[in-house]
Amino acid sequence: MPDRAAATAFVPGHVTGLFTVDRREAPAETGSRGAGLTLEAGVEVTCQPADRTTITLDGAPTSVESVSRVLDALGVEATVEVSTDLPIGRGFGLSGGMALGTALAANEAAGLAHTMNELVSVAHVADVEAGTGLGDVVAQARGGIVIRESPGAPPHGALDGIPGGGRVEYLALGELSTPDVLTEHPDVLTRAGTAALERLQERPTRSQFMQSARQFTADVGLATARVESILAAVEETGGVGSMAMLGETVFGFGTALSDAGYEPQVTRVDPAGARIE
Ligand SMILES: Nc1ncnc2c1ncn2[C@@H]1O[C@H](COP(=O)(O)OP(=O)(O)OP(=O)(O)O)[C@@H](O)[C@H]1O
Ligand SMILES: CC(C)(CO)[C@@H](O)C(=O)[O-]
Repeated sequence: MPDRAAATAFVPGHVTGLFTVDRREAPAETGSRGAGLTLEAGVEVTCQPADRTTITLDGAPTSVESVSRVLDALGVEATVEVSTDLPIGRGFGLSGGMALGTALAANEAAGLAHTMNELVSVAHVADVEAGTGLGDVVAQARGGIVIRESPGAPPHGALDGIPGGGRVEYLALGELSTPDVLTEHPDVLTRAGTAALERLQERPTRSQFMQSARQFTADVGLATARVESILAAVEETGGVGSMAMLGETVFGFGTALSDAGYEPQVTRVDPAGARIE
């Protein structure tokens, strides 16, 4: 039998700075309002139709519920190879990124004819149903600094963006379980997220994004002592850092973290969003 075609997609990482939890009956309408940065660091997903689905992450066999759900929804069995320069489970939206990358690459490799909106919707629903994300997929599809004005996949959600991009620094310290936080604290998150988003919409700039994200971090009380001490050190140098939702991760624009004496990882805002390579 001839080799079946393979296709590769790139999806930017997504750091959420502030968000709400907006549950609806339909998963496509469920999601979050909020804002975040998509990153040039991200995930590359290669799909090749196969008799049986297998998933590897940086070469190691694994299982990713959002990815399996995407393949089931598309009716495709495939070999899925994921590679990433970002750490998983630390607030970079990789479950959504892997789901969206699988949707794009499987559509291409299997010769399906779905539109971008349809594939974003399939990946969003998969991430929501897996419990691992609410707003990452729609932001990752768009690229840039993304404001989620209303929740859900296309055609339900509405997005806007803050113009510009630039250097982003981060320190990824540890994991936080997205499903646990979302089920334990939905009301606190939504109250703080709504207030932070309102302030950002009054003045949609990069600097206000960081201020709103920092206020959100303070209001929701998820920062560990390690995160708090880095944020305080950054503030002492006149900078602003915040916590990546949902991971024990600190991020900032420009040289915010290195100015405070840390040795962060460095990336940039991704201008383009998810794409077939
Ligand atoms: N080696 C691994 N380490 C952690 N999770 C893994 C691994 N391999 C597969 N997974 C799966 O990947 C998914 C990671 O989702 P999770 O929401 O925790 O992380 P994330 O998307 O990177 O971060 P966040 O949603 O906080 O931005 C889970 O479904 C988990 O089961
Ligand atoms: C819930 C969430 C913070 C998990 O990464 C993200 O999906 C978001 O911003 O909705």
